[in-house]
Amino acid sequence: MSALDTAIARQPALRKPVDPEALTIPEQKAGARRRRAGSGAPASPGRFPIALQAGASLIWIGQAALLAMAIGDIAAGAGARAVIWPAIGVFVLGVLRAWMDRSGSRLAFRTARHQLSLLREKAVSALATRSPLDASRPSSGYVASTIAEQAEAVVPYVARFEPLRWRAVIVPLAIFACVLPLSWVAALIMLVALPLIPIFMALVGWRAKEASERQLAKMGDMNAFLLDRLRGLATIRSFDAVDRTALRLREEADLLRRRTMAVLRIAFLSSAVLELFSALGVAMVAVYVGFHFLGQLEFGAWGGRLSLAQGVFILMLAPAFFEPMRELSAVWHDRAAGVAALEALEKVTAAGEPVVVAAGVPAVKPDGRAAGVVIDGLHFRHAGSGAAVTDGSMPERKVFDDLSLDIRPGERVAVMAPSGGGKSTLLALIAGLAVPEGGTIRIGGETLRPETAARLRAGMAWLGQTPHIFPGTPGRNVTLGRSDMDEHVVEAALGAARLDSLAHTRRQVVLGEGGAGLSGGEALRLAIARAAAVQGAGLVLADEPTAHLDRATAGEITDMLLEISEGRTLIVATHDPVLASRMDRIVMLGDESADGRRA
Ligand SMILES: Nc1ncnc2c1ncn2[C@@H]1O[C@H](COP(=O)(O)OP(=O)(O)OP(=O)(O)O)[C@@H](O)[C@H]1O
Repeated sequence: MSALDTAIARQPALRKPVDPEALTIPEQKAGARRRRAGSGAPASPGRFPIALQAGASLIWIGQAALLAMAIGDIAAGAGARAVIWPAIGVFVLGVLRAWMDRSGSRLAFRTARHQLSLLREKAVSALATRSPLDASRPSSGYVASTIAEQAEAVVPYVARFEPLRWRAVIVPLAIFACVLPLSWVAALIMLVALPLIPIFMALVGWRAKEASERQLAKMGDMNAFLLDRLRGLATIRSFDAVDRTALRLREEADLLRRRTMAVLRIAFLSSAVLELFSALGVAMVAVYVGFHFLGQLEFGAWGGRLSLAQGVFILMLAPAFFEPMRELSAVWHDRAAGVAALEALEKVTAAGEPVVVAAGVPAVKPDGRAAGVVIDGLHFRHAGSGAAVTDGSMPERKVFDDLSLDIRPGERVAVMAPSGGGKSTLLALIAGLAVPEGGTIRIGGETLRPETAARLRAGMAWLGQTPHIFPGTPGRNVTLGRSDMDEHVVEAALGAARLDSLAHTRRQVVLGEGGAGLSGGEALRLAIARAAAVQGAGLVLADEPTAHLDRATAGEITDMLLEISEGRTLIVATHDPVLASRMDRIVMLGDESADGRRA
């Protein structure tokens, strides 16, 4: 794995693809654009945990029968000995019930966590194979909030809501089947009261889902907003816009609070409605049984009279009949939040513009030989730039139309073009960060294809236009998490970038996010150190390394660049004529024939 700067360092799947499903074969680029990698997400803990939890609830029917029989016997004058066996039975069933409930819940929770891990892995893999040039990639704030925070809502949905949904079907049916042979009136009351609950639940649930989606979307927006403003803190200060930003932040926070309160209001309302209907149902059964015993309501027991045991049995089953529905209502918002989270994850996982990559191809250590680059008949257009042609609103915009270029091994080439001429895009294509529409790119004699991309990339070093500095020491900013990188290599790389004194004085000092605490020149030197640390890289790609630097610093950076690319091929995209003049050759894009070859 090479140090293709942060773009690749942040894409673990390029090193170790996780899920072949989520990875893309560039030859199928058009298909990949359409494919949605995140669909079909599982949302069930499986049959066994559901059966365990439903079974635990059904055991109550047996316990109620034993208790009712014991009460009937005592009322009939039987001694205390008559209740010993029912009591033992109730106890044993109780233990079994507790075990089944606990095991079912634990299993469901574990399955839910596992499923969430898979969904997260899939989302990260899909993002890692999306080209950094893909402008439709979701914002980092949105992705971070979806994968880290919002995705957690999947666990209660799968582990709690799904088992309860089944219990709410199985348990009332079983109880109804037990009560009906004893009293059709009690069964009828239950039958009439129960459907009112899902009807109101559905009515309230629709509103809850909408409110929950709005709240989660707001949370994502808020994260993206915060991240954006934190990144641009220096600009905000320099434009004296701190107060305006704080005001906007307050407004955003207030809107999020109102949306959260709306979700809570609906959740409380749904609980109140459901409690009311289930309480009414239980009360009506109790009233009927009571008046039946008093002889006021003699009908309803299939022409006979209910015995005390039968009446008690019905009374004990009535609350259990409504209980799963009540519990379901209590976790109803889990469903709303879970479904919204699954949809958000699916959006993050959706396929976009891919990088050149194939699943399961390991990167091997490069041999370090200078690699020539031969480009033949290259065609490329950024995603979306051609789509507008169909409605005639925009002219077709091809960045490269039949570009050919031959860079010899060990050659140092400056690629020049006016702004927007495709210099950065060319480097990205050579690095395999985007898939060309046509043509071939050969690096060191090997064609860049999904199967060769990982190997070829391992032999490249990349110097980005605006290197991202992670919070951490200078050394850790060079290793970028590669634990196999030798300490001497890091020292040497920092030395080559004249950063050894900074690294020593700040060995324990943590650099700020985005390079806070470093000058622009030092940040670039750190990027040079990263490139220098790629052992065995035969090709160095540098994208405008001297942009925004003063003449003296630009000269220093140029010297270092030439030093670290000694014995390697160097391709520099630049506007800087001084830097370009120090290369072996200048290639003007759009005018490849007029390449100024130097002695
Ligand atoms: N991610 C992207 N999505 C869509 N279009 C893009 C994207 N990146 C660049 N472009 C477009 O592709 C063209 C080439 O851009 P590129 O960044 O390669 O030019 P450049 O020569 O490096 O420009 P500069 O010197 O200003 O950095 C430009 O028209 C640009 O608008």
